[in-house]
Formats: sequence, structure tokens, C-alpha cells
Amino acid sequence: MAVRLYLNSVSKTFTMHLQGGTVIPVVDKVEFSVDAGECVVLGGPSGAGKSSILKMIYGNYRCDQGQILVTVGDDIVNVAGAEPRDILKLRSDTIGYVSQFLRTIPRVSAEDVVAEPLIAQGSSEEEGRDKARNLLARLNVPERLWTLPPATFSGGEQQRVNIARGFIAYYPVLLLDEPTASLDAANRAVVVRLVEEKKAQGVAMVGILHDQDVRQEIADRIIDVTTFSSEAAA
Ligand SMILES: Nc1ncnc2c1ncn2[C@@H]1O[C@H](COP(=O)(O)OP(=O)(O)OP(=O)(O)O)[C@@H](O)[C@H]1O
Repeated sequence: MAVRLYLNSVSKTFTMHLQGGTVIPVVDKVEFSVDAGECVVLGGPSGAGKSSILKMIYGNYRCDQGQILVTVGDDIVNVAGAEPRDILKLRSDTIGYVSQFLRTIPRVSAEDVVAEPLIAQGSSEEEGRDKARNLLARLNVPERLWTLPPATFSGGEQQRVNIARGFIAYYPVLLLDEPTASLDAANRAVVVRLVEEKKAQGVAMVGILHDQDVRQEIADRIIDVTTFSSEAAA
């Protein structure tokens, strides 16, 4: 299978400017690739740097060193050196991010929140809404809620709206940040199925998943992030 994502010797530290410039090493020389249709799960204890790696791939955190290469059609783009406007473009059509928290938008209905990424990629509003409703139904969000803004939804309902939003569009690279945290078994199984469908479409995924059963079901490979700790490198 074709390599979709390649992290080449990526290192990251945080400099605490308000604490006299203390430097906190996070990860050193992270090196792995993800093929099309593969799901790689980042493992390791709390604080090992899993979220930081995901945020660097999404362009939220800058790397100190290294390259994050993403295949975009016939081109290869280095996220680590990309301009902010290029990062925004990558986020609309190449790299998706499914987190467990929904950022609610006032007065926008759940189905429109879910449909938005698909419409942004060029689908019609009708197609966007149809697919949004389909996903909301699969994730057991009650139909009476679909036309309401999710601000007043329960935590679990908001999480499922967010998952629907994260899975609705096609991105060649998809980042999963604890997408099943605090879901019940039935909805965890739906997420497992959604991930399998993305694999079948050739999507390359990198995930953080603490749930052992879900991890077992969807991880093709587990990468222990402690291998890249600065202490291990020293
Ligand atoms: N914005 C930040 N500023 C300063 N330090 C940070 C920042 N983000 C993360 N860190 C530090 O980097 C280290 C790695 O954090 P990170 O969140 O990547 O770990 P993690 O493996 O995802 O942990 P968890 O499983 O608890 O979410 C931690 O020591 C954390 O305190």
C-alpha cells in the first residue's frame, strides 16, 4: 500500500517563557509511516507525548526538527514547514481530526454542524444533510435533536455529533483523538465500524485510543511513544 503519512525524525520541546525559559522535552526523533488503509495507534503512558504528536501532524504544534510528510495527490507536502494558509487547506481536504469534544456553534443545528465539512468539500447541502442524518441515526442520536443546536445536548450526545462530523467527509489522513472515550458499548461498536469503512476507502489513520477492546479491533500497529522520549534518546 502507498505511504500516506511519514514522520521523519520529528522532535518537540516546549519552552515555558513564564517560568524562566524552562525547556520541557517531549519527543525526540519520532519516526514512523502510515500506509493507505492502515490504522496506527499511539501507545504509552500519560504524558508520553501522544497528543503532541497528533497536534504536530494537524499543524497545531510546531515541530522543532524533522518533517511531517503527507501525500496530497501526486505531491508530498511537509506539514512541519507549511504556512498557516496551507495548513488550513490541508485541513479542509486532506487531514481530518476527530476529537472527543464538540466545539458548538450558536444557532447551528446538529445536522448542519455534521454536514459542514462535506459541504465545504463541494457537496450539495442536500447531500450533506442526507449523509449527516444517516450518521446521526447510526450513532443513535435521537431524531428529535437533529434540527436543534447541540449546545444543550448531553456530553455523550455532543460527542456523537462530533464523531459524525469527523467521519462524514473523506480525508486521506484521519487523526483519531480518543473518539470512543465515554461512549457506551453500542456506540463504540459503531465507531469501530466507521473506522473499518475508512480503512476500506484507503484512509491512513493515526489514533489515540485508551479503550483496549477498541484498540484491539482497529489497530493494525501500535507504536510505543516512549521509544521516542528524550530520556530514551539520551
Ligand atoms: N502546550 C503545552 N505547553 C507545555 N507543555 C505541554 C503542552 N502540551 C503538552 N505539554 C507537555 O508535553 C508532555 C506530553 O504531553 P501530551 O499531552 O502530548 O502527552 P500524552 O501522551 O498525550 O498524555 P495523555 O495520555 O495524558 O493525554 C507533557 O509533559 C505535557 O505536560
